[in-house]
Amino acid sequence: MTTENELPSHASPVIAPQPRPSAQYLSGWSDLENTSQPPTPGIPNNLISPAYTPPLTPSLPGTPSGLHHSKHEPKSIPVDTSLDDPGTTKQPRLVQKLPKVECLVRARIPTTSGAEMFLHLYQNDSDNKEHLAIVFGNNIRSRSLDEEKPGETEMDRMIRGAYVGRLRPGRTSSRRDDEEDLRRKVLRPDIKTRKRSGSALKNVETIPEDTAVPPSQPSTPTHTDPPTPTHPQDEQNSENTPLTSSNPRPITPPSNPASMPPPIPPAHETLKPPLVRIHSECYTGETAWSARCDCGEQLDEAARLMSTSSATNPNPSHTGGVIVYLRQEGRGIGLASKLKAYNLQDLGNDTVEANLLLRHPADARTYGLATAILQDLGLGTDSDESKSEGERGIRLLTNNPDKVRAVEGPGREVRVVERVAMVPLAWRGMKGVHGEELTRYLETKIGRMGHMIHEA
Ligand SMILES: Nc1nc2c(ncn2[C@@H]2O[C@H](COP(=O)(O)OP(=O)(O)OP(=O)(O)O)[C@@H](O)[C@H]2O)c(=O)[nH]1
Repeated sequence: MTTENELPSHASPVIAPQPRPSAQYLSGWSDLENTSQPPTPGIPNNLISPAYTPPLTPSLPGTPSGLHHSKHEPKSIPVDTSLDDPGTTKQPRLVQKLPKVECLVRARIPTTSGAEMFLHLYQNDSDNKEHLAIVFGNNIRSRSLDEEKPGETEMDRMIRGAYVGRLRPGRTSSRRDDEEDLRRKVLRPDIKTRKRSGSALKNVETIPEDTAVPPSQPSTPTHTDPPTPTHPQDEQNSENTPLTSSNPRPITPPSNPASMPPPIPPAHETLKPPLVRIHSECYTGETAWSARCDCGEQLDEAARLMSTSSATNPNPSHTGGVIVYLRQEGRGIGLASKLKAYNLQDLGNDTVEANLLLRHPADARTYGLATAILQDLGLGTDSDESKSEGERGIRLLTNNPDKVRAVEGPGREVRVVERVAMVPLAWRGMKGVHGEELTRYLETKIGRMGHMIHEA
């Protein structure tokens, strides 16, 4: 443990104390509910980490049975930040004004798990980094991507990803995917195409949403969504013949009834707000196999939940979600400082202390870009009349109480209606990242940063 006298010469002399998170977020944690404890003090006193052991020691006897692994979606906890008392609740750092964001390009990414996602690359007017949105599911579209650009050709639109349906050799229109429409008509002859109202996509022919057939993007190949039926003739044609409505390719439904799609339930049975994860870049945890944190595991788990949510929600038009991937490496301090912080951690400091010793705040992140990207994707807004009340807002995958309010934006542009905890896999009796550094990291998040790493 570093003492005050041993502080590096560049250590910040004054850091504001961190207030405790609101009682609402601490329910269930008796140690943390003890309000007689002082708030986390500032430097240098806060170099002394509170002796705190999370009640749920990973993979050890005593782990509550409720946390044992379940393959289905974890429980959501309703939240309403408008009820937070600003006098007693720690207020997250909110941007004053949302940045402007624009989706420059989108592409389909088949993944090693078999699920498909659409990677959206954003530029913005507040930094020069390429932030990302990883979109799972069929109904989520970027307004800025779909907007018409002056002078662009259909090929330009397809190349930047502003197309409906699926790209294939010979396709000439970004706005109409005849083969996909035909496939759906064959599978659901009652479907009629129409233009979608209220969308940034103009002149696009899509399928009515209430038929529960994805209007604008290819189906995610899950067990509820069989692969596009093919015909030997299709494959021959697709090489050379541009597909037009006057030259439709014959499509036959699969002869095996087992490969037919399951019956589609009425939309009202399955409505739920989309799952959203705001993920901050972590090169070490996502790429360099670090077991100092669970960032890589959280990213994988978020993707798994979004790509397999059809297991609990058989209606393909309501599955999926978005991972907004923000380039805020090291809680916003950058990779170089994070690596220095690791060395300070090896010298006995926790993650908060290490940041402070490097003259950085414990958490230097903001979430305005995430709010703006969610808005661009049409998520979380109260005013979206194309959605029923049950679908509005978002379900946020996080343990971080600050994020819930921060992601909503300065003017509550986005509404978080539920929080879904991300409990480490090892705590749920599954194979997951673990180790003494990770235990310390999680202890610090719970004990000093107010994270709520438990399900309801
Ligand atoms: N400075 C610093 N950053 C770290 C460290 N370990 C992970 N990070 C960064 O922390 C960020 C992830 O934030 P976390 O605090 O783990 O979690 P969170 O995003 O606040 O909360 P969740 O939504 O519950 O995951 C990523 O940007 C990581 O690069 C560390 O030891 N020091």
